[in-house]
Amino acid sequence: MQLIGLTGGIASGKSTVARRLAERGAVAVDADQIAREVVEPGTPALAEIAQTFGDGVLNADGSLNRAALGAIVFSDESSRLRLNAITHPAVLRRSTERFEEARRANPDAVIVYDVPLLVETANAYPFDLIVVAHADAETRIRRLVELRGMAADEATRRIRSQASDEERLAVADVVIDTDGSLEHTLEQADALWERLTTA
Ligand SMILES: CC(C)(COP(=O)(O)OP(=O)(O)OC[C@H]1O[C@@H](n2cnc3c(N)ncnc32)[C@H](O)[C@@H]1O)[C@@H](O)C(=O)NCCC(=O)NCCS
Ligand SMILES: Nc1ncnc2c1ncn2[C@@H]1O[C@H](COP(=O)(O)OP(=O)(O)OP(=O)(O)O)[C@@H](O)[C@H]1O
Repeated sequence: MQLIGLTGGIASGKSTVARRLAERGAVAVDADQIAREVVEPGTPALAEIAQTFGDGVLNADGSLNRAALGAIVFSDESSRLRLNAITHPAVLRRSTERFEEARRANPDAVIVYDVPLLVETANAYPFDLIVVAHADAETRIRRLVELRGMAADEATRRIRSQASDEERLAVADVVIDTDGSLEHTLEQADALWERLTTA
C-alpha cells in the first residue's frame, strides 16, 4: 500500500487531481466528505458542536447548519480551533479505518487522501508522499466567487484561516501546478500516477 497525502488551499484543484488519480486506479479518500459523515445527526461530534456553539448552528431537523457554523468559525480563530478539536479526532479515526479497508481489499492499493488541512495534521498520518496542488490565492478566490458563488470576503477569510502557500510548499514532495489550464493539471496528475505505479 502507498498512502499519498494530497493537499492545497481551498479551490486549488485537489479534488480535480484526486478524481483523475481515482480514474487511473487509486483509492480516493476525501477528508471533507468524512468530516461531513462524523457530524451527521446522532453523532457525538454533532452533540458536542451544539453544546459548544449553541442550537443556532442546528437546522430545524437537527442536522448541522453549515452556513451558520461556517460564519462563526471563519471569522473567529478560537472558535475554529474549538471546532477542529471536536471534529479532527473523529476524522482521523474514520480516515484510518478507510485506509485499512483499502489495504485489506488490495495490499498494493495506492490511496490518495484529499485533505485540506494536511500541514496542520500531517504528523498524524504515515504518508509515503505529500502532493501539493498549488494555485495563486488570486486564482482560488476567483474560482470560489465565479464557480461556487462565494462572497469574495468569505473566500478571503477561509484562505486566511488556512496554512500559507509557503507552509504547504515546505512539506511537498511533489507540487502540481493548478494555476493553468485543466489539461495541464490532468497531465501532471497522469505523470504522478506513472511515477507511483512504475517502481
Ligand atoms: C465549518 C463547516 C461547517 C463549513 O462547512 P461548508 O459546507 O461551508 O464547507 P466544507 O466543509 O465543504 O469545506 C470547504 C473547504 O473549507 C475549508 N475548511 C473547512 N474546514 C476548515 C477548517 N476547520 N479550517 C480551515 N479551513 C477549513 C477547506 O478548504 C474545505 O475544503 C465545515 O467546513 C466543518 O465542519 N469544518 C470542520 C472540519 C474540518 O476541519 N474539515 C476540513 C477537513 S478535515
Ligand atoms: N488548472 C486547473 N486545475 C484544477 N482545477 C481547475 C483548473 N482550472 C479550473 N479549475 C476549476 O477549479 C475548481 C477547483 O475545485 P476542486 O474541487 O478541484 O478544488 P479543491 O481544492 O478540492 O477545493 P476544496 O478545498 O473546496 O475542496 C473546479 O471547478 C475546477 O474545474
